[in-house]
Amino acid sequence: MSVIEVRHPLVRHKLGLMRAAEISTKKFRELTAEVARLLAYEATADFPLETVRVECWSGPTDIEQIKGRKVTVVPILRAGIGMLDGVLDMVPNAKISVVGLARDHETLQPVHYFENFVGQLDERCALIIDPMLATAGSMIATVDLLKKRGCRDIRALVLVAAPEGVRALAAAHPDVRCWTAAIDSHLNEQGYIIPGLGDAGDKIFGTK
Ligand SMILES: O=P(O)(O)OC[C@H]1O[C@H](OP(=O)(O)OP(=O)(O)O)[C@H](O)[C@@H]1O
Ligand SMILES: O=c1cc[nH]c(=O)[nH]1
Ligand SMILES: [Mg+2]
Repeated sequence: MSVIEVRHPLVRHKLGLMRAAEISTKKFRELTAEVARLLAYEATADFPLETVRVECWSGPTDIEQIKGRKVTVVPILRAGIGMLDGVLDMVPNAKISVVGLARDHETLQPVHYFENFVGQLDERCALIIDPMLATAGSMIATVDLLKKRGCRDIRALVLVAAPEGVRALAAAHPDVRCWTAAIDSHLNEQGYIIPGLGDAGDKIFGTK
């Protein structure tokens, strides 16, 4: 299964709060960061550990630490920025790469307008962040860009996914795992997820 719906009660509760029609920008931003933090926790659960010996207060002691893991967090502009602080709380040493994509409202195809990747992508785990996986066009385009630069360990974190997007991402990139707080019902004719969250970028940036 390449899309993993996180069933943790905290995730389900917080995502439920985000669905309120009259939610304030402040509350939506706070909950976006909180759910992002929990998704990052889940998505990093298989990071390998190594044992090292340190000088503890009581003498030499073996401790575990994450083994040589280079991470880049990849927010998809704009809305992905809303998840960035939450994910960085969990992986504070990660480098940040940025991809700018905006969906054309008529065709629903992603239009590429910016990219800035950190180096050594072939050695890094990439955590792509974007609140919404609708048709998955934006996510697939971002994975394409990362793979072209040699990145092999690519993971995605989204708040809400549509079944259409889940299928499209699995077909295009079966090796990419995606953690989501919810797989919703369907896309409407305008390509919005139902019930969804509405326009996540507008809600995070206050541009409704
Ligand atoms: O799965 P898809 O069909 O590609 O749709 C999802 C994309 O649409 C939204 O961004 P949008 O294009 O609205 O840009 P914004 O973040 O600047 O608002 C969302 O944040 C995703 O990036
Ligand atoms: O439901 C959706 C689909 C795409 N982008 C959003 O912000 N919301
Ligand atoms: Mg938007």
